[in-house]
Amino acid sequence: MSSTTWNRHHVLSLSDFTNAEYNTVLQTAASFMEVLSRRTKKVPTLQGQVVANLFFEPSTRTRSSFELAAKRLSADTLNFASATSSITKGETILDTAKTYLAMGTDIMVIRHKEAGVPQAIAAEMDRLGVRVNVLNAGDGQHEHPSQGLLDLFTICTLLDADSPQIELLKDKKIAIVGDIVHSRVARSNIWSFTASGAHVHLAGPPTLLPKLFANYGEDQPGKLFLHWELEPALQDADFVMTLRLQKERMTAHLLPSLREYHQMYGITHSRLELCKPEVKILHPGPVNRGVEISSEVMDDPKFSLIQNQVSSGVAIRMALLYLIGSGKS
Ligand SMILES: N[C@@H](CC(=O)O)C(=O)O
Ligand SMILES: NC(=O)OP(=O)(O)O
Repeated sequence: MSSTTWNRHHVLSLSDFTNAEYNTVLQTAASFMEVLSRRTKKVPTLQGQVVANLFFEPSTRTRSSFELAAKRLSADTLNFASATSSITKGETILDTAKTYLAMGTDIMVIRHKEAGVPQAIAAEMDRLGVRVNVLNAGDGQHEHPSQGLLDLFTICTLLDADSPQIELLKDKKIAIVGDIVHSRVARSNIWSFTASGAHVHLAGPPTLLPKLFANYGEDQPGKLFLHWELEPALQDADFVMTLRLQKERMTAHLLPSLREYHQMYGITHSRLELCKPEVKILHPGPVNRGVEISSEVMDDPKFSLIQNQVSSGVAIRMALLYLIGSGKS
């Protein structure tokens, strides 16, 4: 496993990732994909270490895949869900993290509905001088770095399964469609896709795609384009990332109706005719079928990479746990 270009203690954002770091993660994940294809899918790398999944917001795939990834690396896992925890009795987030620290946790995987919580916990661990690593599993509408990395990995392995590298995306056209403003996935995707030199086209209604997004990725090799109509984003696209409407983060009435939204921005077979014939569709999940994407496209193996994304998630999370955790044992 290559870890020569890895000095990162926490993974909180993709905004300052270098291409060498992206490639280290991609190549490490590719090695773990190979491990996951074996009959015995376990390696002893993190034996004796404790990985705590601290999820203060609901999750299906991120929490389960971090847990499986940790188990495949032979770590011990602790799972926390705030609804059934002592948070309900008034314990603070930092006191919760310190409780897990006192149990000997080595790596904390944190999701919270407020942006900045994983960063705050990482800062507290650093202040205490302990060697705990923090992985951001989604903080508010800020970032979802492991999702951004698994999306990158899914695309790069499609282009070159043996040697996935970020440079493979150079000059590809990638559309990101839907509720951009509330999406932490979109923000992490924008960082990695523009770093690759891809042309990234954002599309959504003006209420969900404010002009300020034009400033994203200004210094990156790839260029970013904004569209309030879907068609120019889909035209000749190589990849389309469609996003769920993040209703839990909408504080105002931002859309006419779900039906109208689907008519204007929903990904359907007829709309895909605008894209390159070999276009592939991604979605981080969970999907609201018939809203951001039709059921037919979602289930169409010719176009949909959604299940590949979930499988890639285990390998990417193994890579992240390995890269930040393997220096300790
Ligand atoms: N699961 C992703 C996307 C979504 O919920 O729509 C996230 O937690 O950000
Ligand atoms: N993609 C993603 O983060 O899914 P979950 O919210 O189910 O973890």
